[in-house]
Amino acid sequence: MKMSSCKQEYMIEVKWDLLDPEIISRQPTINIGVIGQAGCGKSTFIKAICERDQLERIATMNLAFANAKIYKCENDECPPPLCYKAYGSGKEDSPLCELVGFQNCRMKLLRHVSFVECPDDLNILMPMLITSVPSIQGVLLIIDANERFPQKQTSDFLAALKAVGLNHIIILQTKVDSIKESIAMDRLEAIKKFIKRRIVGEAPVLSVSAKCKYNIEDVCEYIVKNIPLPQHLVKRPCVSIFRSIDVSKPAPEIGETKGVVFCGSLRRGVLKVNQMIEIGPGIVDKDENGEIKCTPIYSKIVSLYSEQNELQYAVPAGGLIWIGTILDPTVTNADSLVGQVLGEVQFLPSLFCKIAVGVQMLEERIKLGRGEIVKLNIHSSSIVARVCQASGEGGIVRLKVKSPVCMMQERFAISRNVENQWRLIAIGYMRGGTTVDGEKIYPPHIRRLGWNL
Ligand SMILES: Nc1nc2c(ncn2[C@@H]2O[C@H](COP(=O)(O)OP(=O)(O)OP(=O)(O)O)[C@@H](O)[C@H]2O)c(=O)[nH]1
Repeated sequence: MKMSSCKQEYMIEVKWDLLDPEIISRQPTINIGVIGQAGCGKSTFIKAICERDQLERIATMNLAFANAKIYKCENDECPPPLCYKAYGSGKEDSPLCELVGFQNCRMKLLRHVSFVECPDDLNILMPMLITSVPSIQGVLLIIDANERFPQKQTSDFLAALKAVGLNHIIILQTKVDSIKESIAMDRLEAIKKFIKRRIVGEAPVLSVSAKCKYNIEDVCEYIVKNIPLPQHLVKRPCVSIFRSIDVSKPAPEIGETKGVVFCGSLRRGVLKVNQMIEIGPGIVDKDENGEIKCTPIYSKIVSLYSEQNELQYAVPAGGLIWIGTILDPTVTNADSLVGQVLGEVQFLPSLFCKIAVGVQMLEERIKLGRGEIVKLNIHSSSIVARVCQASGEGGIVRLKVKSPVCMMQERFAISRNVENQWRLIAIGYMRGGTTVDGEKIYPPHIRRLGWNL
């Protein structure tokens, strides 16, 4: 790790190299979303490239994860794309090349990737993309070769990716083993033409078969060359909790009780074993006056895992991280802390009860109305809020959240209830707010609005 110093409150002194062999040997440092309509072959492709029988599914988030290491033969004469190869996350760092004629050559680990299988329902996918970018650096858009092309969903997915600013896309025509070569070629040409019209710049279009492991090397080469590594600002650690699991035994004997294990995604910063942590909002309750009271939860990290790899520290953009703690399981019921934020003691983002947000409506003619109830998707949490003030200068809106939310300046999804279904209507950008302690953190342009903050 390289050290440098920074002054801002949320910055700390650690900068890391996302290609450092010591890091990518054990943990992914790049997240790639896998998108496509139901049954197009998303999970089969991820299983093939990650050498996994099953993906790690997070049912509450409609997401599934698996990690792969991508290598390249160190012999320059080994021909591309076959000089590239993907293995599971547990593979050694410099295995021998498998290509005939190069079997004495070592391969170099270039990337450790976390593949995230995304939901195919646009109503779930869009909020997820809005809150996950920039945690997702690129996308594999899967198109089933058996289906006639273009399909409406392909246009919808491309529009969604454009709306959230995800530009690094690789298109995969899958299942090419299951149709005649001439049909596959015709459809491939149709996909290429369509993509050229829809995407500014070139997005590679590749034919693959996950079942026959055909052309996976090509995908590896394009991932290495086309999807850039994330640019992380160096900040205090912040984890979105996806799951909290009590791993204590049914009848633990003294000394045998294990604490709660958290599973989540490290959005920024570095977490270390033995570090003291705080979880916010923690236990949310009402005091004797009926006012909301939040009691943060404190604990210590005793282990960190990325799939089966044990870590001494974890860096962001690394898929799912499992965080073992000494937290007494009786403090929380299973999964009751889902949606909360885990970080360094005293350095969690502020806890807001009212927030001022810049709003980008997805359709111009739609407006938010005063008093309206909306749903906010903020990372792994979903919170109901009421619009207290609408249509401020520059599209600023003020919202009162039903339960306190731990957040920094970030973007999130805003949905409206239409006929008993939450429909995404806007992207929100956090600009300031009032904390549960009554502190008003608003930039000057919001103070100037003259609202009763
Ligand atoms: N012949 C062939 N079949 C494939 C290939 N990839 C996937 N399939 C089959 O396509 C079907 C759907 O594959 P999945 O990987 O479950 O598709 P998915 O997109 O993850 O599906 P959902 O999770 O339901 O959205 C399964 O029966 C797979 O066996 C392939 O490369 N070749």
